[in-house]
Amino acid sequence: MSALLPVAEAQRRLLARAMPVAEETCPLAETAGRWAARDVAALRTQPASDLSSMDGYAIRFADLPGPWEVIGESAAGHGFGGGIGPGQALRIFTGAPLPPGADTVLVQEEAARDGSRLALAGEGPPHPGSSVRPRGLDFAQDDLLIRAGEAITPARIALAAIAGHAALPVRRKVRVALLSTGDELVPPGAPLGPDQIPETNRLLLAAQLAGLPVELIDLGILPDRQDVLEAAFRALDCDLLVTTGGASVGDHDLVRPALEAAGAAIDFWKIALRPGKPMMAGRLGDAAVLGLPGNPVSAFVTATLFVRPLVARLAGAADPLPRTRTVPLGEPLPATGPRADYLRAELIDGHARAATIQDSSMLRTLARATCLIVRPAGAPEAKTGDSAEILDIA
Ligand SMILES: Nc1nc2c(c(=O)[nH]1)N[C@H]1C(S)=C(S)[C@@H](COP(=O)(O)OP(=O)(O)OC[C@H]3O[C@@H](n4cnc5c(N)ncnc54)[C@H](O)[C@@H]3O)O[C@H]1N2
Ligand code: MOO
Repeated sequence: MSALLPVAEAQRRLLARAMPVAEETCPLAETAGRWAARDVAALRTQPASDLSSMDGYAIRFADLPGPWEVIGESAAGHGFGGGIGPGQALRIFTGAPLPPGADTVLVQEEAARDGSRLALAGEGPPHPGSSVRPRGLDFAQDDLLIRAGEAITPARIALAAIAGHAALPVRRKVRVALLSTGDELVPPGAPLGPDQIPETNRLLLAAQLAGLPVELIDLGILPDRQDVLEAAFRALDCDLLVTTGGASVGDHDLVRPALEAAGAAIDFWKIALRPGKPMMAGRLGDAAVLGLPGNPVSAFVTATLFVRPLVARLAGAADPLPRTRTVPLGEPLPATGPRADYLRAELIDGHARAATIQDSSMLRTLARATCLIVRPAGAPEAKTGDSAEILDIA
């Protein structure tokens, strides 16, 4: 048997081989959760002119301590249209353009006005430029604002809008086909015959992919029959095929032979990971293929570590791997074996505590867990209070 591939190496190989899907231009309102396909530069300077950041009076700092004559008004969207000279001031509002000649804003709380006469009624602005947003404070035209491969976050959508964009270059949605295999599997809610169980993994995976830019193709539940699986694989039309079940070494584990019969090239199979060891990765025509183990928790963990990052990479993400963080352990943990352990755990008062039984069939334990404790392969025993790496899952 070939050696088990370390998780990081498997992730590296998987992502290195993944080519992002084609580019498209997407209206800003539809870009949330996607990744920039190209660098995005500013089409304009922001602010385009010096603006007031407060409601008050535009003045010349040199004229302090006043008094001034108010000669007009500048509001956001309605500039004054002229400048001010010595001893003159302009009523001004937040976001309004500063008139030529003015360099400072006196906030209205520190001003006393009587008709067109304005006097200082407080300490006044501390320095020239007080309460003024100078032209280009945020960015200048042609500045690089979003790099290719960066996530389009809510803030970046707003940034692109104020930079003059109505749409952004992203990748089209990733077409992900999902398929479960197993003679025992019946759609949820359907009557169960002897030895049958409700099927969980297509729902689980679809929900895990819900936040990603995907178009799901449901290939259903297929029986443990190589000819049926092979026919489904031959008819494939997607960017990524994700199967669950039939990935191991039993007589009814037929995903690999069916994939190979359909012409797939298997890149790797079996990872130093618990749960999730028998995951396989390969290619079938233009599509990437991930064959996940059938145990629901194994499917969940491999989807977290491999499917989601691969979908993100196909969607153009430069940095698609999930981030871990470090917390203290709330109880001791035994040494790990040759596989990295991803333990279903809860954070209690900031301390991670693993569930007592870590069987990869146990969905109730998974559903209670808020994180996975990541224990590297070959890690020694850990004591209460030792630092542990966790991956948040809820
Ligand atoms: N002799 C060996 N046996 C097993 C090994 C091994 O190395 N040598 N590996 C074990 C590990 S680790 C895992 S994980 C499982 C994975 O096996 P398969 O991918 O072949 O999964 P199945 O046998 O098809 O199913 C396992 C288990 O999960 C249930 N299942 C499957 N699909 C679904 C689904 N869509 N919804 C709900 N439940 C599902 C299935 O009924 C089985 O109980 O293999 C070990 N065996
Ligand atoms: O790796 Mo299996 O995925 O232990 O349950």
